[in-house]
Amino acid sequence: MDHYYIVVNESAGSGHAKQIWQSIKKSLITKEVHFDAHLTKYMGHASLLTENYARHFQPSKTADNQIILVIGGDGTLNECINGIKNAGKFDIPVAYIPAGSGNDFARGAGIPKEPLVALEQILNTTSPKLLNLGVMQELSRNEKKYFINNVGVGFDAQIVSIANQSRSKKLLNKLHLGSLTYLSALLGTLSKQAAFPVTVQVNGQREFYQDAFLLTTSNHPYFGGGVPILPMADPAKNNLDLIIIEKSNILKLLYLAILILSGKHITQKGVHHFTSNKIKLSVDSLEYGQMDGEDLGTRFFEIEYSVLSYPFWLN
Ligand SMILES: Nc1ncnc2c1ncn2[C@@H]1O[C@H](COP(=O)(O)OP(=O)(O)OP(=O)(O)O)[C@@H](O)[C@H]1O
Repeated sequence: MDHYYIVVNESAGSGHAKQIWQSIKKSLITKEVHFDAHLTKYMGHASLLTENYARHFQPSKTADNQIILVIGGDGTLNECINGIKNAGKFDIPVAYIPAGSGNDFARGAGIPKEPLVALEQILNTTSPKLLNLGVMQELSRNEKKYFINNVGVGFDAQIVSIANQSRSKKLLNKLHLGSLTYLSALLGTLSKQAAFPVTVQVNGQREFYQDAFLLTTSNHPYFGGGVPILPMADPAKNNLDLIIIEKSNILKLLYLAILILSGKHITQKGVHHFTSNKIKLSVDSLEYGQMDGEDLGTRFFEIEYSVLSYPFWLN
């Protein structure tokens, strides 16, 4: 029988993940599924749990599958993947039940948003499916990190940073109104984010943009909880997609935001799009960064992106 090593972040989705876990647990017990479950206690714990599990992992001698099942938001899934890759031994198949606020990876990978439907699909899966991870190598830090969604420098990253530091975030999360934190951070950042210069090396071209505003490299179409910023991106395709939006007046930026909903923003003046399995970015002003919705702080960025396939337990 298959065995599931489960990592749950009950605080994901403004605490909604706790109820999701209760209903999943009940269903697993009823179906007599073999599992052991671990609740995360702090930021970074999901990564430690999976790293420790992966270090001591022994492939089953029988035909049984051993699967890591992650229940939480995009941040929890990111931590788990990085934990497994840090252990550097086996790419253990990862199943995922979305229980966060944004759940962009589930949307991009076609995982059902209804937790019990997602669970049913996991239990009916018989072999892993390869999807891509984004790989971010920070050349100045000699550091490699893996992302499931996107890495942003500039506008989106500043929103993440301001929302995370917001004093009202805890209260709004308690009231299950966490997305209001992001809305108010977004409105504040529209005027605060200054233009910055970036050099891009991709597909043998070298491009320079003096007035970048948003710089997002993505593994699938969605960011910010379902906004199809890069509609052509596909985690089953051996490429990442990069969008650069240049700074403009607020009216033009709001117009672009409306166009994003129909995917027509890509061809607009001041919007640049690249697809490749290797992208290099160089930003030498101090800018905010975010990876899968987690704040990277402010720094200069010298990044090389690539892709790597990973076995996900889904069909
Ligand atoms: N027990 C815990 N208490 C508080 N925070 C935790 C705990 N366990 C993990 N965390 C942190 O919770 C944060 C939010 O998790 P996650 O990103 O999975 O959910 P989310 O933000 O609601 O969803 P999404 O990223 O899909 O919008 C992460 O930074 C994670 O490290």
